[in-house]
Amino acid sequence: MTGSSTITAARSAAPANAAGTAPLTPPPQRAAWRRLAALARPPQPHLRTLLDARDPARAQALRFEAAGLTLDATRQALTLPAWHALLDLADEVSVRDHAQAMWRGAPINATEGRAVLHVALRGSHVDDPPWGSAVRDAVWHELQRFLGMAERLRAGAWRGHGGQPITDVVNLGIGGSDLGPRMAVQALGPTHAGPARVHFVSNPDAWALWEVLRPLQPERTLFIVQSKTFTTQETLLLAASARRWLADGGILEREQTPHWIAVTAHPERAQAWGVVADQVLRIWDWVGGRYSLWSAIGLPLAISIGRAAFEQLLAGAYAMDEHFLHAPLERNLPLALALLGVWNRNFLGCPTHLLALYDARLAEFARFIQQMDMESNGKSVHIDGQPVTVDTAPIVWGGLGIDAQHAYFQLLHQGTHRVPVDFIGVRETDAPLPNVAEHQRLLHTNLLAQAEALARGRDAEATAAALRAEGLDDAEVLRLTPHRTYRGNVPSNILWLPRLDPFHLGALVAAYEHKVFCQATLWGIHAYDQWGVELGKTIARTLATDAP
Ligand SMILES: O=P(O)(O)OC[C@H]1O[C@](O)(CO)[C@@H](O)[C@@H]1O
Repeated sequence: MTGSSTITAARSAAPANAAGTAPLTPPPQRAAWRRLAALARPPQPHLRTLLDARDPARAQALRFEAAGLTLDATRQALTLPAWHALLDLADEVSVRDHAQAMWRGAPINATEGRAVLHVALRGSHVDDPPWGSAVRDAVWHELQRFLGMAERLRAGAWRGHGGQPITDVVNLGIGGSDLGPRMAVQALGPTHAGPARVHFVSNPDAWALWEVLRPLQPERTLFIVQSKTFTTQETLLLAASARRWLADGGILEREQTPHWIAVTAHPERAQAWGVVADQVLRIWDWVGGRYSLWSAIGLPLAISIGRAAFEQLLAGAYAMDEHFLHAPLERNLPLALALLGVWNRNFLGCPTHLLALYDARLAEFARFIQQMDMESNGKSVHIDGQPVTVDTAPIVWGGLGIDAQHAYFQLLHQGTHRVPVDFIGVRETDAPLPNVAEHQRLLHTNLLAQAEALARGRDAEATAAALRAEGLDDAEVLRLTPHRTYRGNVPSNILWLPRLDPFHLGALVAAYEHKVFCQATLWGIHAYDQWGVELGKTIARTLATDAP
């Protein structure tokens, strides 16, 4: 008792946080948080009851639209008063002031003393940006450089050893230097792919590299070494092995210049490694790795989809940024994702969060968001260094929804975990098959069926009636009813993209970025450092000499 009041006293004297906004108040001490805790107390209405009530006010409040995306959150397990209390929480925490501080370039990544300005990467056309004209001009300059390189490669004007055109580009990078471009190339490549094939190697297992290199010709292959720090051992080993592969293929080290591009916040390290200055692209310490898709880290994507499409990706993200910054709290799509996630995590006690993608091109999306969310908000101390007293990031997982239905959805329906889901679907598709509409219909009906089944479930009475209708006798009905009953009451969002094009993919990714930001703000934690991964790296370096 004494201990906790001491902590409280120390906190109330705490200075304003790095954003220069409100002093940090632990979430449970906020009035809205306490109201939410009361509103979450059992008994709660079953989702089936909430949906059957067909309350137009609730339906209206829980539907959102931004940058062409729609969010249907009516299958979240909460009442209107709870939704209003969540909005009060956002207001009390001054989420918007914190966002503006980020936009201004305040050092909100306080443990590293850095600004966090991935939003500037999609705003290099803005006249008088809050992040200042120096940042804007630097972003613009580098954007032109890497889009120019991408266009040269796409035009076949970038020649390898012996004047051979480059036909294959291999991205060497890991984490944020891999997952974003990999996800986006897979999502957009099928409709925009240019002449050069783009490959990704992140894992330092020799097989991972060999599998990619095996069919390639050295004189037609270009490598991009992506590493913000340019110290990541995995990436540097891959690069060294690729350099040797080129040499073994007859291209001496001193002749390899056209085969290497590097992207880093430390150009001097890339040059010392051997990449010529003209082919070193820069990012900045204010770009977090997991938020860097929009920077030169997006080069493999730009090579795959071209300048115009890449600019559309930036435009979509910018449209979402504008929405996030200016839409009223109650209409704000990324904020809604964040608040509903907090409700599920902290008030309904759900430890995980599933992303179910109903478009095969989005197969890598869950892995990408997993890093963005878990590496950002996997924290257990507040920004003032005190231990958190509420749960933070859930475990984020997922994959392609249709496949998952035939794999792990059983647990969602009848297991002991309650797993909130984001269903993500694409309304129109243009895959060149004559019966594409039939494929699309199957995907969409399944998406909706799963959301409904998870929300409503089927109680024992309805199950018994269904079994009787199948012709089973009373004893069988009694025996099977518990096994064939669905608890339901599993909350979900449905996010629709009108099309999977660069603009809407950009908007979707930016929505999740802002969701993560809002949740960090609501929990009072730092989202933009990742010290947790450092210890393992240090120990690995120490052990390196002893490894078999
Ligand atoms: O781009 P780098 O510096 O090679 O880092 C790769 C990844 O490693 C991490 O630092 C984690 O170890 C991520 O945050 C980052 O995206």
